[in-house]
Amino acid sequence: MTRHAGAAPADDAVVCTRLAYAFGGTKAVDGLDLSVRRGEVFGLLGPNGAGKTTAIRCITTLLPVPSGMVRVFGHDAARDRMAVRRLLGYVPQQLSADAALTGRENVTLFARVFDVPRRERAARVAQALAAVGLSDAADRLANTYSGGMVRRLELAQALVSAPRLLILDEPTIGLDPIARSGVWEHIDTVRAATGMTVLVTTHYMDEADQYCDRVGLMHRGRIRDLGTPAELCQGLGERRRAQGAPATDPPPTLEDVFRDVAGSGLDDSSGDFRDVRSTRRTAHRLG
Ligand SMILES: Nc1ncnc2c1ncn2[C@@H]1O[C@H](COP(=O)(O)OP(=O)(O)OP(=O)(O)O)[C@@H](O)[C@H]1O
Repeated sequence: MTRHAGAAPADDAVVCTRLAYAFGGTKAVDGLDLSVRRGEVFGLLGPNGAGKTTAIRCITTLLPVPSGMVRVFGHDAARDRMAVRRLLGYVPQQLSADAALTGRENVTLFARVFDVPRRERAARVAQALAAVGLSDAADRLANTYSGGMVRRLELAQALVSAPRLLILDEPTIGLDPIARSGVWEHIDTVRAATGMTVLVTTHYMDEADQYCDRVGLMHRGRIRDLGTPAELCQGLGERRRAQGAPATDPPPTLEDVFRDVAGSGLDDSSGDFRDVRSTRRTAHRLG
């Protein structure tokens, strides 16, 4: 059931229409309809195996678009890959910082890869490091950084090209609560300063609730519900009351909404939020 696939104005930052991607017989993304508005922080939520990373890889052009359509600021991701790549910064789940380089060297490497003009490079690298609060640690080797600092360094790498769309795949998984809020505060500050659009995947309902303007609940390859966190919670409260739940029941949380949407489909084979928290794909980071 897709409640709000939503009309997708042509000038949205990201538009996916009936996007599908299969690995052999596994339908990782199965008819995804999604639109991310310019300037918003959009959270793609879902348990292990929901298809979030596969969808993100299609949007970033790292995977082809075998079926359906993906547009980024109007550019077709299947036909105009370079135009799409020029517009986005991507922080993948997997390690992208080099332990043997300093923070500044890591970001400089990305500035070169993304063709930041040579004469602007040093200033842009310093600016990106400052934006994530790493100016003081910039000349230390990355292997002396904490997990939260590494994540912020990866954020600086993605920001140095001044992307219009920042895509983050599980930016805070495995971090302690203070480091998690540190990462989000930096994302928020940069977004406010630049107006960039942010598309983020997360398992953490509390983060989505606090930091995302809108969220799409993804399960088995598709968006099952979409709206602001408050709209989604309110909608479930109303459905429950219509089914006879007492008005004194506590208001539903985003996790309640997800469980309602996914229903019995949220089983062992598709993963659960507890499983998710104990499986840290990127646990083995810089050592
Ligand atoms: N390279 C691959 N080869 C085969 N199957 C894959 C591959 N990558 C993903 N899959 C499968 O596709 C489905 C969707 O996986 P995907 O990683 O997109 O989900 P996800 O929502 O990002 O999950 P997670 O939270 O665990 O990262 C899963 O069933 C997964 O096992």
